[in-house]
Amino acid sequence: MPQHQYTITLLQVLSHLTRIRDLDMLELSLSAVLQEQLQPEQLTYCRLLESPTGLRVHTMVRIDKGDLRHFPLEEHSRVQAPLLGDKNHWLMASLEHNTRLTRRGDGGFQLLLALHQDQQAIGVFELQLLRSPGHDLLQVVDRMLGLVRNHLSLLRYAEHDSLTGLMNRKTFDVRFHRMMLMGHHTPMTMGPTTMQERAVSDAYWLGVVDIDHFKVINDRFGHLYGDEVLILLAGLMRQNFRYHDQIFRFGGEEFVILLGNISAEHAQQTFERLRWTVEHHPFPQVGKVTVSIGYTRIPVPSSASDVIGQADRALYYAKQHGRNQCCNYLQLLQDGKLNQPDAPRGDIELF
Ligand SMILES: Nc1nc2c(ncn2[C@@H]2O[C@H](COP(=O)(O)OP(=O)(O)OP(=O)(O)O)[C@@H](O)[C@H]2O)c(=O)[nH]1
Repeated sequence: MPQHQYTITLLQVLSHLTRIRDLDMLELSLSAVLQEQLQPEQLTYCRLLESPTGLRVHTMVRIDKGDLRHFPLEEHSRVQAPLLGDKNHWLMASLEHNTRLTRRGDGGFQLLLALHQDQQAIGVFELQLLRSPGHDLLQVVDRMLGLVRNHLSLLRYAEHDSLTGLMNRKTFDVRFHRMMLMGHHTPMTMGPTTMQERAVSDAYWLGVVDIDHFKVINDRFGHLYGDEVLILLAGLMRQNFRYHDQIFRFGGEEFVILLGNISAEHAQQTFERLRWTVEHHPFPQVGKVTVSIGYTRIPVPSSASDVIGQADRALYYAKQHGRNQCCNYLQLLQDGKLNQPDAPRGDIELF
């Protein structure tokens, strides 16, 4: 293909990709673009995820002989992604070089392309090719990924809270909406093992975490120490939850968690573990900090405002009854500690 034709293709692709405002969608579209431009026999995209035990490798996209399968994180809450280690040395090698083309023993080629956000590798594409793509096309792909990297940094800035680095309210709306669209089971995007492993009783959960007497912390120690408490709490939450659970800061000292597919018992244990961890963590200067947590099951379909409203009612109950505790909205209803709400309206709004 002549050079100017590559340039036109590159501009067209970039104008499409930079319109995307969601990381999952961007990875999916990039996979489709690479498939179209390089025509590999097989393409795999792995996201690298930080977890308390180290970097994990989660396969997000696989295209096999033109057949595309997407594995969103939310769908994999019961299957632990493997740690980055010796088994994926090929992946580690690609992190050192942005683009790496090697010849396979059978005469074909393996192309590794690292995807970066804010100087940090967040994922790797692995393409199995019958023949070498050629220098010009490889350069175009390399430039495209360089520009996508800039776009990803802007995307990160727009999706996250600048103080804690957690996702912001706007991102919550997008994620919740997507969770509703996916429903509790999407056979198209799920492997058979995941379908079998999923227990019938499992569900998604939403928790609202609120620091107790935060105003007193600010008043006594100053806003800088208050901010420090927020940052440390965000770190404790990251350690407490699994890498596929989603943590948001809604502003102020209110945090919202979306827990993947687990039973009521596990949801209670998970939120209770966070409450305990915070209570026993020595916060520099401030000392002891506690949180109250209200949580509820997320029915599908449901509206974000209804579900948050339920978790908020459970949180309010926890605050009214001594703070430093976790309350399950449905349990409070069942025990007669909260009144049943009015019957739901017929229409469902997703935002
Ligand atoms: N340091 C700091 N403080 C904040 C931030 N956002 C909100 N706040 C403060 O958080 C405090 C929240 O106070 P309240 O809503 O009265 O709640 P509380 O004192 O935590 O009391 P309870 O929730 O009833 O236990 C206020 O003093 C806000 O000024 C922030 O980004 N940084």
